[in-house]
Amino acid sequence: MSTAENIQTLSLNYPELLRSQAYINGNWVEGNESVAVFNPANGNIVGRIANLNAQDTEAAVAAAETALISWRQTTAKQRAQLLRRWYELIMENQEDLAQILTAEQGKPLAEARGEIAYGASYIEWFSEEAKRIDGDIIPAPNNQQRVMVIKQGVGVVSAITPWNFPNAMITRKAAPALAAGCTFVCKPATETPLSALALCVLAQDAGIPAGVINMVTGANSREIGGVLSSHPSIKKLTFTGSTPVGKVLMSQCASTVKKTSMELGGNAPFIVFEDANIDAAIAGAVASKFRNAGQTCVCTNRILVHENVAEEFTQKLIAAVKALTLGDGTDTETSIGPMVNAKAVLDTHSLVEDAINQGATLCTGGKVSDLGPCYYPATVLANATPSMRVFKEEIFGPVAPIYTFKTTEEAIALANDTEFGLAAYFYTRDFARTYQVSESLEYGMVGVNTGIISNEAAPFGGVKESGNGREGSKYGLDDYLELKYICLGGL
Ligand SMILES: NC(=O)C1=CN([C@@H]2O[C@H](COP(=O)(O)OP(=O)(O)OC[C@H]3O[C@@H](n4cnc5c(N)ncnc54)[C@H](O)[C@@H]3O)[C@@H](O)[C@H]2O)C=CC1
Ligand SMILES: O=C(O)[C@H](O)CS(=O)(=O)O
Repeated sequence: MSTAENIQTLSLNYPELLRSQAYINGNWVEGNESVAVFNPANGNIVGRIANLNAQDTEAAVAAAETALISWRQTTAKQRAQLLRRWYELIMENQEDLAQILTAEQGKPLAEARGEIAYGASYIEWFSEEAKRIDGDIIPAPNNQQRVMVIKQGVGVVSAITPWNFPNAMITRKAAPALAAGCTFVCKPATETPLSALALCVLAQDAGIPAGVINMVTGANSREIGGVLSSHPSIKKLTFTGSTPVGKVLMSQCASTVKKTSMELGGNAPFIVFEDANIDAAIAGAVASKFRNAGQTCVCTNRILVHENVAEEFTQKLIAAVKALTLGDGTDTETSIGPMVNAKAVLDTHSLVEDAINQGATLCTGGKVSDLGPCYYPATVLANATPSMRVFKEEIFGPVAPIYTFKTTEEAIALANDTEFGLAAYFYTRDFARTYQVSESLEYGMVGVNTGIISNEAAPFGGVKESGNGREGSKYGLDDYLELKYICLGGL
């Protein structure tokens, strides 16, 4: 007897945003088979997407290579206007895009709306930066020559993006690529392709020419990624995801010496010094730790509190966490939605069990929820120690382990005791300590007296095994440009 599949219905103002086909060369393309997209809140099927293969990916690369010829001839102003129009259409359709995003990823609608605006802000930003890709004329060491430097787009760019920000992680790459005169072939996460395809609908509506943006969907990540990291026509790969996958992709890019940008895993310390504003630190810790159910690479992963304020901080954090509501992202009361899938819940719970088995105190949460297999409650662990897995590994879930320290030097040493180096946070009101700690932390980004640091004007990226390259800001274009030195002689 066939089992009726539970279909998630969405009431959209623009129903055509919900696509099942991949987007290649301005066409909507079916695959030999399709892959279901599930709603983590209830297991319903939100849609089915084309399950493409290496051959389809090569067709997308060929389309991007053909489109590059005319795209790189467009003026900076033309590219800026097209990006601006794309930005406007995304904001006009913010509610629909948020509904689609929450349905496939699970985050609360308010966070999804925020992601749409955040993702769009990168397109807005690079529509402006597109017109400011300047070169140099450098005084030559002799009178017979002139030294000129121009910047040109690298060419065809490939991208592989994660499920935790299904909209913003694509726009944060596509916007600078297009602004620089590059064309773009992207494989979105298998779990969350619908947001990516909706962005393509609006790119097409904005008038971005066929072949400039291509979206290759499906579950064949290794096969598709193999083409996107080794095809000779692709000059750069930009990746956001886990460090292990990033390392595989970097090694695959070596065969054709591709440029790479890697936004990888994190293990963010959140240091609360004795002189910190504790209530501000609590607000910052909750915002940084529990955004997207703890599934962001810049989420606080280790909370380090000076021993003299540890009890006050712990009790206030427990109270704040107990006020968070776990539930379906479409419920206006929900502050923490489901995790992306049941495996993520089991992985998170195993980290909690390891900590407790090694002596951590479970203060709240820490039990698999009866709401469904993808739900895990906000959890606080006290008396955590560096021997526990939660200290060494990226939790990527709603778990806040608390450690104590005695001195500033000890806090810095604990914070830097990781192979990761993406984001770090600390709270203090001491001016000298602000400089000392900011400059001593081995991270690409440091938040001082704030737990939320991401915006389009800032260079987002990490050091050590959190990756390389920067996204956003005036620096974000550099990764998509090549410098060309032109020597004018015979003068
Ligand atoms: N640094 C940053 O900005 C971010 C880092 N991350 C990290 O990513 C992890 C969680 O996200 P996930 O999507 O589970 O990461 P993941 O690394 O498993 O997957 C990311 C993307 O890579 C694809 N992929 C997986 N294996 C591949 C392969 N062998 N070849 C080609 N593509 C492959 C996936 O389909 C997905 O599209 C966490 O470690 C998190 O810290 C996630 C988001 C942002
Ligand atoms: O993928 C992520 O985790 C994002 O980069 C985090 S943020 O940019 O939304 O802060």
